Amino acid sequence: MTATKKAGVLGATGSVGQKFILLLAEHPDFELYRLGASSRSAGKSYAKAVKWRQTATIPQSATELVVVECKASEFVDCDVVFSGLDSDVAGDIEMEFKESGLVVISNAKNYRRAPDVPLVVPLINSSHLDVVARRVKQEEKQGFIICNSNCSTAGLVVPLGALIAKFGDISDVTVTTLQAISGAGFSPGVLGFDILDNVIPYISGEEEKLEWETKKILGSVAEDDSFALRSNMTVSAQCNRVAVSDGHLECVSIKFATPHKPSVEEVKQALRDYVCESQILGCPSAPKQCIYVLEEADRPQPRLDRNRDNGYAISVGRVREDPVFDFKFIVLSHNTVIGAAGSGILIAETLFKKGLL
Ligand SMILES: NC(=O)C1=CN([C@@H]2O[C@H](COP(=O)(O)OP(=O)(O)OC[C@H]3O[C@@H](n4cnc5c(N)ncnc54)[C@H](OP(=O)(O)O)[C@@H]3O)[C@@H](O)[C@H]2O)C=CC1
Ligand SMILES: N[C@@H](CC(=O)OP(=O)(O)O)C(=O)O
Repeated sequence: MTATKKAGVLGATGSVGQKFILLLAEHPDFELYRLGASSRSAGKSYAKAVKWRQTATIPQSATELVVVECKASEFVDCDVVFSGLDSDVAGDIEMEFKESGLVVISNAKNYRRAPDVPLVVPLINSSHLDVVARRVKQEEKQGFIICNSNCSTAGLVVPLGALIAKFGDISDVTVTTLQAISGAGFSPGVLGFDILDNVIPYISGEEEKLEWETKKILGSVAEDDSFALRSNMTVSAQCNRVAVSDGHLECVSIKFATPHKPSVEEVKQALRDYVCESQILGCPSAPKQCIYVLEEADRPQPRLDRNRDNGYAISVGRVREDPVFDFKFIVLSHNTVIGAAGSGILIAETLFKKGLL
């Protein structure tokens, strides 16, 4: 069956861009139609422009596409544009695309805090996309920007949101991350000499993103379509870079607001039972299971668990009581799939299923 929607990818040669290319190849609803990157890459076939770093080979549907510069005029035929642009350039380019009437789903941080921009992790707060429905009904063919989150935030908010839905407010969260090097991108990315036999206890801006984005994603949508932060939750983050290729591991502790604490088994069952909207809608890329709760004492591990449900699922392990908070557990998510490109695609699939693309 031929795909019905034309997709553009900005930053197509980058770490996230390459994942978009892989995940969109053979997609039932979206056709890889236009690939954008810098002037360094423009004019070349994709196969010649990209330094391909994926284990799978470059999809046939991408190899001969000629890379263009990221100008809205090159993408006017696209029904949706996925952005994996470097944040240094994403701001102006994505705004030009929006003002040209294009729909941009962005991995870049530039507009995540904008009051009129939905910040969405599709496994947990796809309801925030409803503002798009209202806008599309008001003004046909208007452009808009939707952001997905920082890749570590994506792994954190899914179990938090599932537990809030079941047991009520979580007042306090601490998270310590061990983040894969692909999170830093390829240009220039993390230097081998810096990370080999090492851990770098600093990722610029990362802790502030986790601490703030979590509250917008788990917050609410007001009558006027503005987004209210979850005010009764405090998040404290410490972020580290480790010598892992893909997959962000996070050590999480939580404290419930309610004095009536669930048991460890009830927490595990709530995570297992959690079902998200994209599963209900039947989105092609939706994970079979949103959250896998692992019982082995030493799991999840990035190399063994990051590709669960093609990298769209979240793995949680070591759920146990916390003597300082209430509970602690380990979360693993694939930073360039559900943490980036996959989230963008699942957002687009959700909009498509709702007739909004
Ligand atoms: N890596 C990850 O796990 C995640 C990354 N993100 C975010 O996604 C975005 C992309 O990250 P990542 O893929 O890692 O970055 P990379 O550095 O790997 O890729 C950057 C991309 O941007 C393009 N680019 C750079 N300058 C320009 C320009 N002037 N005009 C047009 N295109 C340009 C590059 O093209 P060229 O090759 O021609 O230079 C390349 O395709 C970033 O904003 C990042 O913060 C978000 C979540 C997770
Ligand atoms: N900063 C993350 C990748 C990411 O999500 O970036 P940003 O929040 O700027 O989109 C990392 O280095 O692993």
